[in-house]
Amino acid sequence: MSDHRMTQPDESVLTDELVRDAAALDAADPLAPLRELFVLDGGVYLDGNSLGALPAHVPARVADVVARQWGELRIHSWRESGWWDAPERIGDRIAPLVGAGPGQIVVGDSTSVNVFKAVVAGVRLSADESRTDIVVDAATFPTDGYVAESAARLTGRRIVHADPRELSAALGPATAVVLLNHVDYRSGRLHDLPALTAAVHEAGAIAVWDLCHSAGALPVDLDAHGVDLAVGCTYKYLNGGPGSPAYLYVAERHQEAFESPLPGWNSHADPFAMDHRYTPAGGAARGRVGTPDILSLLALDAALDVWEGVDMDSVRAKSLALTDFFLRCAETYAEGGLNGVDSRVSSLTPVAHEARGSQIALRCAEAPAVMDRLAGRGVVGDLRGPDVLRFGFTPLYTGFEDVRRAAAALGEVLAEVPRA
Ligand SMILES: Cc1ncc(COP(=O)(O)O)c(C=O)c1O
Ligand SMILES: Nc1c(O)cccc1C(=O)C[C@H](N)C(=O)O
Repeated sequence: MSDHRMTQPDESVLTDELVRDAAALDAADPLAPLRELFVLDGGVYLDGNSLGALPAHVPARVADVVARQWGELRIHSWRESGWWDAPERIGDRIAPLVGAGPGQIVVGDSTSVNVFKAVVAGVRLSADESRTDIVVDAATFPTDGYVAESAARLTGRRIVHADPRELSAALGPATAVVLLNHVDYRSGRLHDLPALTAAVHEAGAIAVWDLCHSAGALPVDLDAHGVDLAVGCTYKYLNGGPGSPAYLYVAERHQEAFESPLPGWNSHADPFAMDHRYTPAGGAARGRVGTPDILSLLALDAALDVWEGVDMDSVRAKSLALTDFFLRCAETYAEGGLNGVDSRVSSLTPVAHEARGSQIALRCAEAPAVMDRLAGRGVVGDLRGPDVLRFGFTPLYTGFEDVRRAAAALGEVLAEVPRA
């Protein structure tokens, strides 16, 4: 892009244009009023793909859970405050955000633990000793890879790493389970969930998707695309709070045969019978393990209120507009533009909308110093070492002027930090 800058208009003209366009985009943004629902400061928060911002009403709701439900009702709250059924009830609140019908999602444990449940149960569902392979996204977020390796050792399978873009080469009659990330945590690349799920099924295998970086940022449509099993966290675009519990989706058609490797008493058909023989619960509850983390779970429950009446297609449209605008601003503000021979930064995130999640990852040789200085200017993104600047765009609370200011700050910082 930057190779053509000599023929472009003067820098200040371009900058004025960006200021005007940001204002016009903000004025036309149907999701703009939702920003008021969040606690934000005067900086620019572009790290909602790591920890979502706090919805302003959550502290009072959590205070009620602590002071009244726990403090006054104590043990009665398991029934009277709906604590016992909260994992399935809150799963049903997440369901429409990921295109799942009710009764298929249970909330609890971490994503890592749910990856374990899903991969082992996926091998058991594939029910065929000749299916020896667990295929794992070669660029996966590390925890999925670590857990899948352990699941492979425990089930007597082997791990095969594959680039999701070349998945078909790794698939065949030996494939038991395929574990993929919907959006790559580092590059922000969005993988083609419908086509890849179909390819996995064509090979007779089970598709497990990690939705950490897509749920709440773009439509997922789990049921429509016939996904078998899925997991995701709730502290990124779902704004559930630090360490808020993750979720597990088991498609209804698999629930009867779903065999959890962690069959704790909460997943028993009759937990209070205290039966020494295990009889699994039906439905989503079969994915439970032990006592749910009620305080975090109910903070998440409250946080999900911000989604009332929000349609995921508008979220996706805004997410793409935000990332497009960021790329345009970075092209103007960053020394040498973007992706050119003299550029200080180049985008790892695909330009094509169909291959882009809700973040932009910029490769920059001086990334650690640049991210530090951005933080000093109130622009929060994160560093994925050694050389990636990662910026997440949460459509519910990020505006276009925020995006412009962040890119302008990036330009200033690049001018201060010497080339490596
Ligand atoms: C794609 C992905 N999977 C899993 C995790 C980790 O999940 P947890 O720490 O909740 O187990 C993360 C982020 O932390 C992630 O980005
Ligand atoms: N889960 C996190 C945590 O407990 C501390 C710091 C960061 C995280 C993250 O979520 C990292 C994130 N999954 C990533 O994509 O890099």
